[in-house]
Amino acid sequence: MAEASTIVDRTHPSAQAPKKTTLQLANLPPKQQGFGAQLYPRTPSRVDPNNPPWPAYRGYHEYSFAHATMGVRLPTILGKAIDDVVKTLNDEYEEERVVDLTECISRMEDLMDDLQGNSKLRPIIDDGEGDIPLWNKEIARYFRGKDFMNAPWLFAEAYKYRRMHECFSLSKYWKSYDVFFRQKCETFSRSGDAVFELSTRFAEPFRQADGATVAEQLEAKRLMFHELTQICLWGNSTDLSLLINMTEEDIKKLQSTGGDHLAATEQNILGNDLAKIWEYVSSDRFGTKEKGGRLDFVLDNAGFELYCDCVYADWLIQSGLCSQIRFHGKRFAWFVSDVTRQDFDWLLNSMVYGHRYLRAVFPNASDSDLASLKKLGLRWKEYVKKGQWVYEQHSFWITGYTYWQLRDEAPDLFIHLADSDLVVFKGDLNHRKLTMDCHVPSETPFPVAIGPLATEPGTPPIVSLRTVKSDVVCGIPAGKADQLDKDEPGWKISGKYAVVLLSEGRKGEPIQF
Ligand SMILES: O=P(O)(O)OC[C@@]1(O)O[C@H](CO)[C@@H](O)[C@@H]1O
Repeated sequence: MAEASTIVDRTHPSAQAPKKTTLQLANLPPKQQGFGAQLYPRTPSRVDPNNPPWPAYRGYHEYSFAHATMGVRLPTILGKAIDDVVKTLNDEYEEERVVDLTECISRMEDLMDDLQGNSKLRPIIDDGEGDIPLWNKEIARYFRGKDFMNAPWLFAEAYKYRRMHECFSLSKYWKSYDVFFRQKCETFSRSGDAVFELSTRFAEPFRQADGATVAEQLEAKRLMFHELTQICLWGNSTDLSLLINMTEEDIKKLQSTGGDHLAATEQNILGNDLAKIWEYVSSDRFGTKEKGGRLDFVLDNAGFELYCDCVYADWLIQSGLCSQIRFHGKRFAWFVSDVTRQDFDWLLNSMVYGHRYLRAVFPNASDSDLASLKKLGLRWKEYVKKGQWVYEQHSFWITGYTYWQLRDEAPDLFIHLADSDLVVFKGDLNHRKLTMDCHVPSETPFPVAIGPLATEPGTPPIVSLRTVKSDVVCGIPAGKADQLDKDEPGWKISGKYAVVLLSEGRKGEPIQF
């Protein structure tokens, strides 16, 4: 045991840190000015899910879409989901299954109470899914004691959808029930004009004009790339959760795929890197000399949007630009209309085998329209068979983490994506996850706003194809957001504006963990 006299006396004046230490140094370089432009308010190492680089949007921010979503949209969506399950229940006759489904409805009602009563976020009950540890670790570490309204909107909203899955995953017979499946099929069938407009143009494989020079061929490809990228972009406008108040006419207008309409809508792309993206995908850096590149889609909505993604993916293969497309979807029903494997299979199978169904839902379609859809579907299924199209569903996509945490929380996925030549993130929610859904100044360059996914060694080139449907906006010219705030106060949630943004990444550099 130490002698009493050797114990350090922390109160003695000699134990205090000196007030000021002055160094006499004469050889340091002179002080400079001008640091800090476009730096994060927080250094990346201090960013965490509850502390994005700029302040997060939270449900209690009354001025934001977060408030409207948490207070009105989510309860409405949950209410409709309950209606859907009741419909299924009415068709069921086996007692055990009926009782089991009734319990799912009770859990949904509890969730409704939690949501409307602004309860604290509890851990997700272990239902055997692979994402549980990720969820509960994140809740414990960053959101203990937080409730639906004061947690960052992005997390609280994702959490609500995970809780909705829990209502079913704890059951015996209804584990993979998708409350949105009916709605997703309906959006496809409500989009008849645009569906056949595309199928009749693309059913015949892509061919260059006879006798075209190399330069003409390249220009033809460039133009096609330009238009199809926009079709893929605007296919996202018809998001189901926003369709609640839309007439069929409105939807048709949004989905119009005619050339003139596209030229006009390009003016609504506020941050537009299309030319840069073409420059990259048509260069030697994309893929190898012998074969085209690998492109990954991080998917958003099923139904019409997925169909547009597939039309685009088809052309990317046909044109030789890509040799492989990997589609990343969700493992189970997630935000209202997000793609699951079931949706992906449903689309391809209905196109090929759903003749009777298609006839019923598209009563105005001609035989030739339906045949064009089948031809397209057959080709797409062939891609799947040959491995040119691959569908994947990593657990990370259905967690509450944003993509600022992708590398640390899902290193295997990061390594996998690093092999891609281009990762295309579709839609608003993916954009929110890329940017951590915070008050980033709107003129901030996209690569700055997505942080580590642009700056870490090995990050692949990334594109965000997003129609703007919520508050976060980056990568647009200075002053544009202020002007729109004045002229069109609802511009951030209308889906009328979009961004097509590129981060070049650091592909090929050794990944470090
Ligand atoms: O991701 P998407 O389909 O383009 O848009 C989805 C959306 O309507 O719902 C999300 C969640 O509320 C919001 O990010 C956005 O407003």
